[in-house]
Amino acid sequence: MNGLIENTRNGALQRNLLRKMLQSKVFKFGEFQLKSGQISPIYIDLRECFGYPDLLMLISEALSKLIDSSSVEYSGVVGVPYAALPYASVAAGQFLKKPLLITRKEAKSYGTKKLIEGLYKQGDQVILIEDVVTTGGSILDVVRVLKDEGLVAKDVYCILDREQGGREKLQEAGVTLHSLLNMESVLTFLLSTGSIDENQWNGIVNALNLKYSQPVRLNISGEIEDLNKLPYVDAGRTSLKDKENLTESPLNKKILSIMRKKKSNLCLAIDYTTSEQVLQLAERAGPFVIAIKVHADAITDFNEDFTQKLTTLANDMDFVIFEDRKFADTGNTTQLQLRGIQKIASWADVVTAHAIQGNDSISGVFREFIADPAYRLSGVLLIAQLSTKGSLTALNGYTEEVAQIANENRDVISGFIAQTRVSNFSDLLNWTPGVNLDVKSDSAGQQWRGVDEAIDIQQNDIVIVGRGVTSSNEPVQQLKRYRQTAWDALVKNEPADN
Ligand SMILES: O=C(O)c1cc(=O)[nH]c(=O)n1[C@@H]1O[C@H](COP(=O)(O)O)[C@@H](O)[C@H]1O
Repeated sequence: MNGLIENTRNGALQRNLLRKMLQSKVFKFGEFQLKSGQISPIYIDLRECFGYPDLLMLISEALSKLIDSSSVEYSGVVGVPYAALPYASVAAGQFLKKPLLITRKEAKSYGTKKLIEGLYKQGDQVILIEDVVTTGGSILDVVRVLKDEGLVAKDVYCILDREQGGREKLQEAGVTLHSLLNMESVLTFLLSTGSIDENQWNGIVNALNLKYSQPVRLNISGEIEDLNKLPYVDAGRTSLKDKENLTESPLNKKILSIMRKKKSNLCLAIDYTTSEQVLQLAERAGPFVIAIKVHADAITDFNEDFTQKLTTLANDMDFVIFEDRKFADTGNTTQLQLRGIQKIASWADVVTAHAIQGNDSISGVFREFIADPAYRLSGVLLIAQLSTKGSLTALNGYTEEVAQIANENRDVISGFIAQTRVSNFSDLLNWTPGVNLDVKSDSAGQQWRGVDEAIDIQQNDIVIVGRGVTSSNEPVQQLKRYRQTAWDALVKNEPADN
């Protein structure tokens, strides 16, 4: 029930699922005779859901998130025939990346004569996917077939638990039911969005013999939410001190200590085009920021004198130098570029890299530079999500793959450029651009949002602010404003020792 109001991706998936079901007319209102003979004012026909491709995808994604969050070990996914097969296929193949198994109702009279199709071996633990659970009878039939073949099946995931005794019956047989929705969440959603009134609520509760005493109204809008605006993972908050102890990245050790000392999680993006302008603002910004981000190739008079002055400022004023180079080539080319005309590895503490070229061209290459004391470079941020409208980083699965590369190389990859938290490892820091307290977009595709959304809801750690400061006539005033707002949003959810 609480999932319906949770400010998390799982909560939003649940709400969107109900919104789409409502739009797709899966909930039918009228007078319907149920199997029990009783008359119900509602009929929920989940068999219609896979007729709508977006609903099929949404349900499969939500089931996959439910499966992931239950931390159950399994080697295959079984769809309960027939209605759950589309969801099991999409969930297994697209989201969970696990083998799909199906059970037959009747053994074939020819060929292998198997009752279970797919790849498995005796002793494998599998999970089941079902669409609606009423009594649990069809699930138990499938569990019996699986057991007879030597498979272990102890967990079943369904879209809707009708709360008609199925959960208890399954529990008696040693099977745990995990459901995306139950009748209570469906009725609460319908009532809260004005789709049914209290009379209808009472009628449904009576017809289905449900044991609820009072209808609950929640603050839920009927609007479809943009799932990309929500964290990819619902990671618990970790204090900065704990992150500092936990991190394997030399860059993060330094940054987390600066953050706590300066009480700042602000990175200033100085996209000026002359070295003098950049240095002047860097000097004024020094006391308020933990990092200064530049695009060296946008500075028209870039030279070694500039990098020397910038590194002196950084050392004296305790901030890190961030070159936003976005490397994206083969490992060999990246090595050449790091040492090339701009000698990036010699003056930048941290650089950005895309992940499009794959892990073999990323982690090993940067590890070599980070381990070598001749270079200043001590960390890399992977581009997990871009802030621009229509960015291809939103393509299904891309961000998750980037997070995976970082998860496996936390000594080198110190975090992400992202819009929302993308990894469960809290020591990987989320740096987020696209922040402006006063404006929502520019004319070149940039999308901005406020600090509360970026830090509090989307669970980022560090905000990258550019024109919010650099276009202002009073940059120092803006720096103080962004520093305070971002820091307040960060420490709001943290233990007092920060
Ligand atoms: O890699 C980045 O820093 C970056 C990624 C992204 O998705 N969006 C984004 O705006 N940036 C950079 O962050 C800075 C944002 O500056 P403003 O748009 O002026 O606030 C610019 O330097 C961008 O190049």
